[in-house]
Amino acid sequence: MTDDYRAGFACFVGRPNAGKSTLTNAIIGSKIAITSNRPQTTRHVVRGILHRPDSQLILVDTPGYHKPKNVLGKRLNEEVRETWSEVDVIGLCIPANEKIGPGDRYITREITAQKAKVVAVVTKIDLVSKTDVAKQLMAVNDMADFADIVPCSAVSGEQVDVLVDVLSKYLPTSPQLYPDDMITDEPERVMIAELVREAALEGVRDELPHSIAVVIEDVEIEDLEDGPRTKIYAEIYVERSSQKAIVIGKAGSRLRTVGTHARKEIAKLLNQRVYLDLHVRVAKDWQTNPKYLQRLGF
Ligand SMILES: Nc1nc2c(ncn2[C@@H]2O[C@H](COP(=O)(O)OP(=O)(O)OP(=O)(O)O)[C@@H](O)[C@H]2O)c(=O)[nH]1
Repeated sequence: MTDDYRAGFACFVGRPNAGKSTLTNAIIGSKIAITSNRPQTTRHVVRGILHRPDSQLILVDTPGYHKPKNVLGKRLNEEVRETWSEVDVIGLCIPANEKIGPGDRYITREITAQKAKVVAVVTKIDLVSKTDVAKQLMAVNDMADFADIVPCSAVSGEQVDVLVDVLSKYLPTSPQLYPDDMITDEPERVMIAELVREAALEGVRDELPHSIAVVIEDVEIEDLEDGPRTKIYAEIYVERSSQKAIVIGKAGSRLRTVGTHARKEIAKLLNQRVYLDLHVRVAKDWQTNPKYLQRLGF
């Protein structure tokens, strides 16, 4: 380790759908944050760690910051603010293909008041012409006095390495904070729950926008003759019985598909054979009931 080794925390912020999760995945190179083309799917703070010879960049993936509508919304915003106050660098994501709006300005004011360095990231540059990228860079430059401005595309990979260099530059000199082989310190249960939730939402996002939560009840490792197998018991919570019917599908057909998809993803994550036991339960109005929120891990 060199004397000028740097290590520290960074997070991406920005309006829903700005590309924060996709960028995190592009940097870490493993599916740790859940993405979707629907806003506000990133519920949990997920860390990914990028190890380089001269630095360690620890990415904290925050949920979208938005106007709170209920208890859950308020909790999420508190969580986001807490994250902002703890990181060394904040990457403000602004899509190249959308006009800067009041939401972006609001977030910019909030984060430039933090002690962290703020790097503006113009995302999704693969979607627009070079001229439009240049225009967006200028518009972003007029918004605030950012430490840096980096255009990139998480999908084509263009400039992602430059972004990593820039973010790492603003980390404090520090000893290594995590062991070399660690990619994430997010508890596996949370990641497993996210994979089940993602599978359960697949294809029915319009009907079940934010009404699904998943709790992992139990995880056991079985020692079978032909090797170990992870046995997972998960419960999918919905708010109404009509939603339960959607998740389960005709004669349980949809739930079986959800189980198969989730099991494959979990097996990839754990690098092990997986048995997944899924149950769907109705927890009326869990989003506004503090008792449920606590039980569901919010
Ligand atoms: N073409 C293109 N699409 C992208 C890029 N980055 C993200 N997207 C797409 O934009 C959508 C939103 O991306 P996410 O990474 O989920 O956005 P997010 O900011 O994490 O969204 P929330 O979780 O809602 O806050 C997805 O459909 C992505 O595939 C990019 O660089 N290029």
